[in-house]
Amino acid sequence: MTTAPLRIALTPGEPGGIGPDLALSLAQSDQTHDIVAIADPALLAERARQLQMDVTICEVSAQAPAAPAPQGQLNVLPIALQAPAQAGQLNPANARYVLDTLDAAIDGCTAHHFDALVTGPVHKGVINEADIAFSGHTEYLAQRTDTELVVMMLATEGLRVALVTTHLPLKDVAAAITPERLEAITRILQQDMQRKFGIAEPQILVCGLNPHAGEGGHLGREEIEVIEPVLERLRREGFALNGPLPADTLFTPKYLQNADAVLAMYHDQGLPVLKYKGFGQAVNITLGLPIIRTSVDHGTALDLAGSGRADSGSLHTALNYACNMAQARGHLTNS
Ligand SMILES: NC(=O)C1=CN([C@@H]2O[C@H](COP(=O)(O)OP(=O)(O)OC[C@H]3O[C@@H](n4cnc5c(N)ncnc54)[C@H](O)[C@@H]3O)[C@@H](O)[C@H]2O)C=CC1
Ligand SMILES: NCC(=O)COP(=O)(O)O
Repeated sequence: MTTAPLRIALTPGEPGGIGPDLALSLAQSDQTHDIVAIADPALLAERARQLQMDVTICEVSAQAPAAPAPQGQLNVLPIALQAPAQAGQLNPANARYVLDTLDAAIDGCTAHHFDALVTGPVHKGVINEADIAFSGHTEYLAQRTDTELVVMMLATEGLRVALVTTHLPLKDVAAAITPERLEAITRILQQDMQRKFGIAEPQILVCGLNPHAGEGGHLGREEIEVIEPVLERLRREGFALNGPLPADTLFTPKYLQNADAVLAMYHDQGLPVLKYKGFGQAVNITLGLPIIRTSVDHGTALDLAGSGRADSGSLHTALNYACNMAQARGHLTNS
């Protein structure tokens, strides 16, 4: 069965990082779908020259029909840099440019000019240095789409990890895990596992917050006072939730073999395990958004920008997930 080509917005992100290199690498083969890089064409042309890649930059408009690029061509929706960009170097003057590319992509998705958004890595620090409060795409997308709450989930072969809290200092994590937040996050995870991944009764493992899941209250009381009551309430509605489990032993085959997703309490509880298993082949998905958004699993890798040594595995995973999710959504809409 052949399906109509999709149109996917790709934001290469930080212009000094590896995002432009990865976008250009797509021109190494014919595309099945129309992947439109939202970026400065001159930046891409200069990076292609640096990488000794022969790529034709084809400027397109937001509203153009889907036209997959042949080998050697990259379709680009032009957004101008604010200042010259060099591989490996950050410049706060381009923070606005990075957000402009994201805004164009989000607007294009909400106007249905694009079927999904795939983001390359941005540098959170340099955007803040430009006096723009920014903690990550996840939070920015929620704000820009008027979505109260979204969930960050990373996935690789055999493991999905969703997070109750995302980009905040460790000292603020415990207070952020309120019953309301935990319940709402768990509901979004359950719903998107059903709707986006077709899993009718998702089996979800839930981490405790404290070592040994609080050791019966002797190493912290959040499990007793917050996590267990929420899980119990949701179990009564039919949610298949196992936890709160000690995070150090939850990530073992005995538990993972029958699980569809793990719900971790904070960023560095869940993501190091995910990245140990699948760094370079994993995808970051924002659940709960009105648009489809996936992303690479890595950062800006300034040390590799312009070197030709950046691995595009995660970009391909992110594109595959975005296309599959967009096709599944189209299928649901048409049925
Ligand atoms: N999706 C996003 O926008 C993300 C952005 N970041 C941002 O990236 C910046 C740098 O973060 P780091 O912690 O240094 O992580 P990083 O992922 O940029 O780099 C960590 C290590 O992995 C290597 N690496 C990363 N991507 C690679 C690739 N595609 N191929 C080969 N090697 C690769 C780098 O060379 C470095 O040694 C930070 O500002 C962070 O906020 C981090 C993660 C995700
Ligand atoms: N560690 C994942 C990460 O930082 C990506 O965050 P986001 O920019 O996708 O919100």
